Amino acid sequence: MGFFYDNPLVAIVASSFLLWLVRFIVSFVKTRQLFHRLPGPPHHLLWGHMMVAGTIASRLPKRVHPHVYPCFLTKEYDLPPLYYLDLYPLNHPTLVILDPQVAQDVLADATLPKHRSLKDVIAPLAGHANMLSSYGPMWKKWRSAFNPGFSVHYLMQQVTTIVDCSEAFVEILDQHATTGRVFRLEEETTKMTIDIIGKAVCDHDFKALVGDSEFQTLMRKTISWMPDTQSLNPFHRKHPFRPLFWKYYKWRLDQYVGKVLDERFTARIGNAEKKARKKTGIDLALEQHFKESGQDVDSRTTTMSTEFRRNAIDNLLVLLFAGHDTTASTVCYCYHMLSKHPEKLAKIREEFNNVFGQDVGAAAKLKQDPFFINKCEYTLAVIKEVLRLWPPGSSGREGRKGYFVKDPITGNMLPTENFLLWVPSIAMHRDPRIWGDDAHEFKPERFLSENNHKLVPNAYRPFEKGPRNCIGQELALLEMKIVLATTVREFDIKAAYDELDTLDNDGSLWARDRSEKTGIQKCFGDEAYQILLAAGKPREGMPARVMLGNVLLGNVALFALARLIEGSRERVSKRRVQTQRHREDEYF
Ligand code: HEM
Repeated sequence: MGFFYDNPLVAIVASSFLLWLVRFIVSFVKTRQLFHRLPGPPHHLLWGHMMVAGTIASRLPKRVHPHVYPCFLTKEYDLPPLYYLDLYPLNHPTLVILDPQVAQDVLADATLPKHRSLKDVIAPLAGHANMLSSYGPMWKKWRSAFNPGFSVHYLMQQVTTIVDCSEAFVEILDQHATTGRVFRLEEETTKMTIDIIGKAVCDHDFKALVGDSEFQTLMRKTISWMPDTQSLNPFHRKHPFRPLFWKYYKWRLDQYVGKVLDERFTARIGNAEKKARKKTGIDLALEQHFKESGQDVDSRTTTMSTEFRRNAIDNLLVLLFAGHDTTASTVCYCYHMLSKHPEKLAKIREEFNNVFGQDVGAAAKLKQDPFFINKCEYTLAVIKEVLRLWPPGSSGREGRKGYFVKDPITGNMLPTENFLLWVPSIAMHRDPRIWGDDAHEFKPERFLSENNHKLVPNAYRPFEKGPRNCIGQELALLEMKIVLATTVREFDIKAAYDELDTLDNDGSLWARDRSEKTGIQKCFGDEAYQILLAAGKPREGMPARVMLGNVLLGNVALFALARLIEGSRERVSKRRVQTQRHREDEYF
């Protein structure tokens, strides 16, 4: 005892360890009881154990996104569409749901909270009041406040902004085409999606496309400190410095977004009429505030309560986060799948030629008439098919006492209390029982209107369905259609995993992660498999090469020439104005 009195640090460490051990034993026993109480028949219970998962894991890349596991488990052990999975203590006791109707029933129930694993991941970035992980009245309030900002009508007004960002993205691709060097495609698509979501939600330019963006750096840092739930190394899983870094980056993100919010708030006062027409997320948040507090928007004495400000920042952060990460990865997979399937690439290019004409860039046409984008039916089918094969996320709900799901095969009512109710959309999307023997093949034609009747209801859920579906899905689809329309004919973009070594020292988030570079490097026969880093991201940020597309090589050269001439004209006229001003200054 005296030893502990003399060494308080050792005493603290020892007692923390003891506490942790007791907690672990208690929860271990509880989990065992949970599984033992489950009803039969036994084939519905995959007594997961590490052995089963280990067998599958040994055939997959180390860092592959865990949402692919149910695909392989189901196939390997011929599992039914609903089964329990026991991977404790690596993961929460889980009920895997691969039946479309059961998934629909569970996820349409807004009274089931999001699972605590999601809250644990999102809270360090966006607090507890954010609409992604909260539920009940808090979720309802913020969801209803932001809904109008994502209506199709409002989004069509954003087309010019999105086109501007995709034009800046074209310049980045142009530079990569000129240097001919390998680069990480996901890093570049992220710049574009950050700027688009920044303008759509905050009416603010985060300037990721034009240089080093403080906001982008902070987001990437926060994401790099998200918990490593896959590692078997307890130090990785419970990194002692993680809470510190989280707090620090969250504080800086709060400062950044708080400033944007405050500026908007000040600008609104006395400017109500003009601003009232806007429906960006930030304006909607402020409208919510004025509604709640019953204050006069025009009054100089109007104030923002600390609690409202805190919650508004968290909700803006969650929109900014969810609105860039998923879309950036999906854009990469669009290019990847098209480059792997030249016949589909030819088809999408043909559609752009038909819709926008062969001689004019899509950007100019879209600025004239945004509704041209709605004519790109094949493009939408390509994006949908990419999201079927590579959905960046999945959904989980917290089961509860008295809430049962009906097994579609046996009719048994299965308990859910203390279980994660998991709908891994990728496993449902690649299930041959639903999609047929070609489930793993890239066939955008599935989503053309003439084939609509062949789709199994509720089996396609990249954005989830029901009241908690993705608020930003229309924005994401619009954004991706525009980006493809403005780049697919202009460039050939190809993954370059065989040249990955050249990026070893690029200082990116990926270069530092050595753990994923050895062993098996393919999943579903593809090197660009998804890893879990907030959303499902293409491994290593998808190293890629870009070349000017053959189809429009001539046109791009002409555009470049035109831009050059335009640029020099602008410079000449600027110089003239400056000289004129200079003369005027001298005169006065
Ligand atoms: C390819 C792009 C996207 C995909 C695949 C996607 C997917 C999803 C999915 C699956 C959910 C449900 C999550 C759950 O049930 O736990 C969700 C929710 C959400 N998404 Fe997206 N998303 C995308 C783009 C966006 C964009 C652009 C925004 C930005 C505004 C956004 C904001 C949100 C928010 C705020 C929620 C929570 C909604 C709620 O619970 O009421 N997402 N998204």
